[in-house]
Amino acid sequence: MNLEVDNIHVTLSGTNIVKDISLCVKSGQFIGIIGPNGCGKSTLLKSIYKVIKPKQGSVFLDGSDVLKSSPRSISRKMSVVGQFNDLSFDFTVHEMVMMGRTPHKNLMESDNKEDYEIVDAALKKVNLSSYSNRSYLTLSGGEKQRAILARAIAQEPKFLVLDEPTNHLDIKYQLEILSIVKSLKIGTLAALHDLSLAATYCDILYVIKKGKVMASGKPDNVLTKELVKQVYEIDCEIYTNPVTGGLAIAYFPPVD
Ligand SMILES: Nc1ncnc2c1ncn2[C@@H]1O[C@H](COP(=O)(O)OP(=O)(O)OP(=O)(O)O)[C@@H](O)[C@H]1O
Repeated sequence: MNLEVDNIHVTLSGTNIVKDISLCVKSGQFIGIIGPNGCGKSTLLKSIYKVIKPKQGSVFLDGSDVLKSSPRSISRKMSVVGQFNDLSFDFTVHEMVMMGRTPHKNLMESDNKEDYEIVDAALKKVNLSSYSNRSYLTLSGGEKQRAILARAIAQEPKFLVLDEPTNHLDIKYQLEILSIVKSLKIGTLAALHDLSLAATYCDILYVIKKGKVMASGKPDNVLTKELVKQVYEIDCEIYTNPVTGGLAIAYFPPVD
């Protein structure tokens, strides 16, 4: 399922936050959005999953006009893992993950055997099977993040949007979450902060500064020390990790 985002402009409280951004995610691709705090990553993603109405532009998911479609019809195809995932009520982890089935059900339709199997499989995938009956609100930040991913997986999406999905996670779970997402083999658009992880997992990166795309392409081509300096205002050295063979970045703290 392909996502086509064209010429998106978002204005909030009179300020232009997203300025003419276009991007494309082909089926099975993992596309990363990187850029400094406040550059507009979340705003762009929210305009794609219909929480914010863009001033201009279009979003098409597999030919369907996302901005003109009902939230329900989009949620049958697209799952979202946002940055802030707190619930106001005390659901169990199982109940919370079962909410991922809602877009596929009619009003008043009860959960069936297949729903239970899908939820159990999703909990297993994120290593939370033994947390099924725990209160969601008592989970740690990292456990909550994995439960939210399980809910997104239970939704059986054809496309996934992730807004900093590795927030709160220790390194094991950062790697695990991104590996799980990659293993789904569906189109994924993710805002990420860690440039090394972005280089490892993403097929294509879009680099944003002040609401504009500064560069895009394969991580090896895009991530240069000049670009990091230009976008993040920090000196670094980029090299090939001798152990993994992947791209590695050494940052130099600013000196007075
Ligand atoms: N409702 C709003 N009204 C005015 N400005 C807003 C509003 N919502 C967000 N902004 C501003 O838009 C800018 C972009 O915010 P956004 O959350 O998209 O950035 P981000 O790149 O996701 O940042 P971070 O990496 O810190 O999560 C920020 O300066 C933010 O303060």
